[in-house]
Amino acid sequence: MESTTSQVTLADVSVRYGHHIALKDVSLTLGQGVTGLLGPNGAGKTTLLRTLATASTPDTGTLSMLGHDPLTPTGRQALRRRLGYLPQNPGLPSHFTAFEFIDYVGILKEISDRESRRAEARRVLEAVGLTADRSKRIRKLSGGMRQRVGLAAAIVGNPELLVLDEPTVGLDPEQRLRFRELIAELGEGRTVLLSTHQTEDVAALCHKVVVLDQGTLKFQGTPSELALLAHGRVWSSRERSPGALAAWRTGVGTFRNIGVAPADAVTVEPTIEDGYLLLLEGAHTPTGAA
Ligand SMILES: Nc1ncnc2c1ncn2[C@@H]1O[C@H](COP(=O)(O)OP(=O)(O)OP(=O)(O)O)[C@@H](O)[C@H]1O
Repeated sequence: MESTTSQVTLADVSVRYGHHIALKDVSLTLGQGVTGLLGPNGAGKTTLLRTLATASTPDTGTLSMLGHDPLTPTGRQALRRRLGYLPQNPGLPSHFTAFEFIDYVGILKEISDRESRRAEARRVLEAVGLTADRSKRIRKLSGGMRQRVGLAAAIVGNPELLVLDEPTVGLDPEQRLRFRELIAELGEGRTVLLSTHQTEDVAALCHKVVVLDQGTLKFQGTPSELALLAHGRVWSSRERSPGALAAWRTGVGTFRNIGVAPADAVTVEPTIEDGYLLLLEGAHTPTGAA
């Protein structure tokens, strides 16, 4: 049985920006492994991640994270020592080399012994595949390499909780595969929350998935349970089905439809994306939708 001190629990958490409610009464439990956080633009994903990363404080609600209460100064401080955060735009110092920057992060994470800190910098740069490029200035690295520097910074000190905001954005397919592998590895024995717009990321590496829409929690469960929401509600046809909640042309020229299938329709196996789109009631169609 998983130790409750590895768990993260939110109860009725709400966050407002002025009159705008970015998170509304969100209750959620995260355990070890990688949980994917899906939601359309403006759903509140970054707000949720910032709250978990102790970068912002909720207006109402309670949190218990790795056995700490981040709403108290001592709980927050203890939690920060066990937490790694990769923000959406980490804003890395371009004139530092990758190694210098990670060494600096080690100082911020209170690794005071110089040799231990350098060993830790070597370890995390190796983990993200940047050993050969560690002496290059960050401004000379590609976008994918910079993402890896950000991830290396997040894992300095071997944190038990990792909060990753769209880590696979802007990566080419090969880099994305490598990143997924890395995150899956990091999820072994750790609690990882990963926000993404890619249902493929969820299928490839998440054991659980959470869906937010307009600040409200719409779903939490396994990726297969999300796909199963669309069971019997996905069908393919030669023409777009007029009654479908969402329909798009596929690569083979037929249309994939989601909604209440007509009586004569032949339904097909649903994917996570189908379940997700159905959950959002077809309000958001996938990229490339006709
Ligand atoms: N600092 C802020 N001040 C005012 N409103 C904000 C602020 N930050 C976010 N919001 C609003 O809160 C809502 C949630 O934003 P958030 O960035 O958490 O969404 P998101 O799901 O991460 O979106 P995206 O997928 O586009 O990154 C949005 O409507 C956004 O405009």
